[in-house]
Amino acid sequence: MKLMANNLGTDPEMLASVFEDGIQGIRMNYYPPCAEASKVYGLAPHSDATGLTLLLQVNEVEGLQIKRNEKWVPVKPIPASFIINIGDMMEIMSNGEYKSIEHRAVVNPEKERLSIAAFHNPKRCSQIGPLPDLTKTNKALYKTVSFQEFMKLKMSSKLDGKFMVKKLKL
Ligand SMILES: O=C(O)CCC(=O)C(=O)O
Ligand SMILES: [Fe+2]
Repeated sequence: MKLMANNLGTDPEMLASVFEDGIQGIRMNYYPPCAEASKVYGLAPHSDATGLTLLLQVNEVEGLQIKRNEKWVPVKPIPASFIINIGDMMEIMSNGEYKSIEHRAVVNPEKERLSIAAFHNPKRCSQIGPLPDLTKTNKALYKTVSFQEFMKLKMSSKLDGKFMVKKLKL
């Protein structure tokens, strides 16, 4: 977080404090093999609502794909390595300097697949909006909402691309 704040030219302690004692979540995904793999999704296209997500492709079966230049690109599992994904809250707080990554999971016709995602969110009392430092010279590109409001909106929507970023764009 501090490195990211430095890159943004904002106060590292300030950004770190937003995530200190933040809300963390874990999702374990199990994708059984599927003979009709090309016809189904393991997980529909979405960006995570988080600040950052640490993702582990546990049994090293390929399945994660990220969207780059409107194309789906597979991310090969690297043994014992985390993938770090930027989430919507980080995109909004950085006023669009960091972009959340749209991703999906596909299934394999023969092999089961396991992944674990650890979601790192700001603390409950946070406001989710462009950091004040970043809107002194540039205009805010996103609305500011409370963490509660953000999560309520997220939970009431389906996994649908970069829905939250689009919803809060000014
Ligand atoms: O299974 C994967 O590689 C992706 C999991 C994921 O995107 C999620 O749990 O949010
Ligand atoms: Fe995800």
